[in-house]
Amino acid sequence: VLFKMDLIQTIEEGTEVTLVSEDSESDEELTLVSKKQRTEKKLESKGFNPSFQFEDDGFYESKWTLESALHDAIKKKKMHSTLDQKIDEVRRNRITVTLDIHLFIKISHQVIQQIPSNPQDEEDVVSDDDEELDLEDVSEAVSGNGVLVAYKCYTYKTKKKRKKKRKEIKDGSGVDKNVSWDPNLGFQQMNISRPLLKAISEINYVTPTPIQQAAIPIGLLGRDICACAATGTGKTAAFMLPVLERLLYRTQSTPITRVLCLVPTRELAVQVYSVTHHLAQHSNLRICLAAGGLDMKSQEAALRQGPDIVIATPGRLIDHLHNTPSFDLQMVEILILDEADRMLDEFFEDQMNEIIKLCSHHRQTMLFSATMSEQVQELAAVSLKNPVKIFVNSNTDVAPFLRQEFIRIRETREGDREAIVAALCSRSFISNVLVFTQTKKQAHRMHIVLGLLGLKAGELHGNLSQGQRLESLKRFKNGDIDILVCTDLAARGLDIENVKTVINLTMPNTQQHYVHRVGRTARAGKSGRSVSLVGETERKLLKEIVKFAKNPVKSRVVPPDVISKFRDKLNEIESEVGDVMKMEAQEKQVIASENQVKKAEKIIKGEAPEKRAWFQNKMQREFAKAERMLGTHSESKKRGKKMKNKSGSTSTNNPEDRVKRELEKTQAFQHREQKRGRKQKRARSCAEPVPVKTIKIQPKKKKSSFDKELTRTGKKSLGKHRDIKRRKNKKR
Ligand SMILES: Nc1ncnc2c1ncn2[C@@H]1O[C@H](COP(=O)(O)OP(=O)(O)OP(=O)(O)O)[C@@H](O)[C@H]1O
Repeated sequence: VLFKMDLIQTIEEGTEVTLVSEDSESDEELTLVSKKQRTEKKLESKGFNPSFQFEDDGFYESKWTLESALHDAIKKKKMHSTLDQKIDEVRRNRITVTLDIHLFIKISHQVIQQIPSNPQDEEDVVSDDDEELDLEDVSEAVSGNGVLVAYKCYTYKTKKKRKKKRKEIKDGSGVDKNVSWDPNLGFQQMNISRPLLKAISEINYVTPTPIQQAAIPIGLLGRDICACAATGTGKTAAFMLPVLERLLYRTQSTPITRVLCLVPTRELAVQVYSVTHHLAQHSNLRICLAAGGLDMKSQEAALRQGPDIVIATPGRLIDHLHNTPSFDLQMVEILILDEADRMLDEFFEDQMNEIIKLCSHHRQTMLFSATMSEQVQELAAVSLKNPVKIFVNSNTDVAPFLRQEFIRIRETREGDREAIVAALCSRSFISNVLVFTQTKKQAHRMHIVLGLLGLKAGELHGNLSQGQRLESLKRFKNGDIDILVCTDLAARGLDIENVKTVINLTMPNTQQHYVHRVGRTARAGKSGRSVSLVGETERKLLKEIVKFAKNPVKSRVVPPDVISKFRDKLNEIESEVGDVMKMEAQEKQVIASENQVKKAEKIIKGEAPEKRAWFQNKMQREFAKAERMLGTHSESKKRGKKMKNKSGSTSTNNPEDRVKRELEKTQAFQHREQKRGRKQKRARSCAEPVPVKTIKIQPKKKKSSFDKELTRTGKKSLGKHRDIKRRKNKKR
C-alpha cells in the first residue's frame, strides 16, 4: 500500500510511531520518527554533563551528593507509586489500539515558509520606522493557501539600531553602567590565587563574563556592591570568586563563619553550593549548605563546626540560629544576597530583618540580581557603605540570544491555552522544555495531562516535598523528563543546562518575573527560545516587554485546526485526569493515616516531636502572611469573597475557569503591588508623623540604622535617608 501511495517506508511494521515536528519552526509539517530514532536523538542531545557529580567535601559524615540528599529527604517516606506510574497505569487501562502502519498513511502536505533562524535575515513585515505595531497587525496576516503564515517579526526599532544594540550586548558595553571595566580582562590578570585558577579552568571558564570582569576586582577590594546583569551571565562566580580569594588568607586559628550567602529557594541554594564547592575544590575552605527541606541534623553538625561559608535559605537559617547551639552570625564579614530584589521584597522582609540584625555591623555586603529594582538600588545607595553600582545590563534586559515569541489568545478563546501548550509540547518543542504556570494546582494538572498524552513530563512547585522537588530537577537535568511544568519557584537562578524552550501558559506577574522565567534558557551565551501565551488582559505587560526588547520579538500562530484537535484530545482524557487525581487522593489518605499512626506511636513512646523556637509566634506568622498576601486582614476576607463572586464558583473544572483562576492570581498580585506603591507614595506625600514617645524594652542586640535600613525598602524610609543625604551635601 505504501508503495502504491508512492510513500517510502521509513519504519518497520508495528513500530510505535510518535508524531514530532521536524523542527520548531514548522507548525504544520509533521515527520514520522520511530521511537528508536527518537531515543537515539535524545541520547545524542543529552545536554546535561553525565559526569557531573556533587563532590564530597568530607564535611558531612556521609558523602554529600544530590543523590544522598535525595535519599535523606525521602528515606523515611515509604515510596508509594509515583504520579508517573499512576499516569502510566491509567494509560495502560485504555483500550489498547494496535497501530496499523498501513492505516497510518496520512501525512500533512502543508509546508509553511521556514523562518530563517537569524532574525536579521527576516523580511520584516513592518515599516522600518519606529511606528508602534500591535499584535493583531501581524497575526492576521495569513498566506494565500490559508496555511500558517510565515513568522513575521515586528519591532519598534529600525534594523540599524538593533545591530548597534546587539554589538553593545556582545562586548558588554551595555547601557547604564556606572563602573567601567576592561572587556579584555582575563582571570589570570585578576590577582586570583592558583587553587582558584585551577578550579576555574577545570570547570571550563575560559574568559570571564562582563559581570565577572566588573565585579571580581571590586569584590576583592572588599567594597560593597550592587550589581545587575542579565540572567545566565555568571553572577554566581562573580560574587563567589572574590569571596573565596579573600578567605584563602584568613587566619585559620578557630573555625568561624565569615561568609553568609542568602538565596530565595532551596534548589538555588543547592546550585550555588555546588558551584562554590567546585570553585573551592583545591582549597581547604569549608562550605555548608543550610537549605530547607534537607536533613536538619547533618546541617546542625556542620554548622557547629564553624564553616567558612554558609549558603542558606532564610527560613532554615533562622531555624538554626534559634535552635542550633553555638551557631551565630556575629563573625560574618561578608553578606551576599543573590536575587537581591527578591530577597528584599515583602515576602522575605521579616526574615531578612531577623537575620541582618544578627550579623556584625562591619561587613561587606553584595547585592546581585538580573532585575535590580529601583527600590533596592536606592536603598543600597543609602544603606550600603559607598556601594559600587555595576549595571552590565539594564533592569529589563533578557538574555542576549533569546528568541521571544508570543501567541495571541483572543478573549473568547482563553480555554484554548492548555490545548495550545499541549500542541507545542507534542509537535514543536519535544524536549528540554520548561512550562511555567501561575498556580501549583495548574502545574500539577498540566503534568498529568501531558503525561496522559504520552509525553515525559514532570512538575516542580512548593506543594511537592523537598525530595520530590530535587528528584524532578534531577530527572529533568538528566533527560528522563522532557517537559518540566513549574511555578515561579523555578523562575529564579536555576541553571539547567540546555533548556531550549520556556513556555508561559499565562504571562507572569511583572516584567521582572518574565525576565527571570525566560532567563532559564539562552544562558551562558547560548541561544534559546521563549513562547508566551498573551490574552487581552496581559497586553500591557507584552507592550512593556516589546518596548524594551533589544531583539525583534515574534508572533507565533498555531493553526486553528491543530488547536481544536488538541482540545478534543484533552476532552477525551479529562476523565482519565480525574482517575489519576482520585488515585492520588486515595493514596494521600493512606499516607495521612500512616503518619497519624506514627505520631501516636511516638507520643506513646514519649518521643513527642521536638519543639523548635522561631522569631515569630504562630499568630504573628499568620498575621504577617495574611497582611503580605492580600493587604490588611479584613481586606483579605473581602477580596476572597469578591474573587469567588466574580468568577462564579471557582471550583468549576473547565478550561476557561482554570485559566481564569490563573489570571486572577496574577491580577491579585498586581493589585497588591499597586496598593503597596500607593501606600508608600501616600507616606511620602504627607508630613512625617510626629513620633509618639513609647517606652520600649530594649532588645538584646541593638540594631544599627545601617542594618535596619538595609531591609526596609519602603519609600518612606528611603525618603528620610535621601533628605539626610541632601542636608549633608548642602552643608558641604
Ligand atoms: N566565565 C564563564 N565562562 C563560561 N561559562 C560560565 C562563566 N561563568 C559562568 N558560566 C556558566 O554560565 C551559566 C550561568 O551562570 P550563573 O548561574 O552564575 O548565571 P546567573 O547570572 O547567576 O543567572 P541567573 O540570573 O539566572 O541567576 C552556568 O552554567 C555557568 O557554569
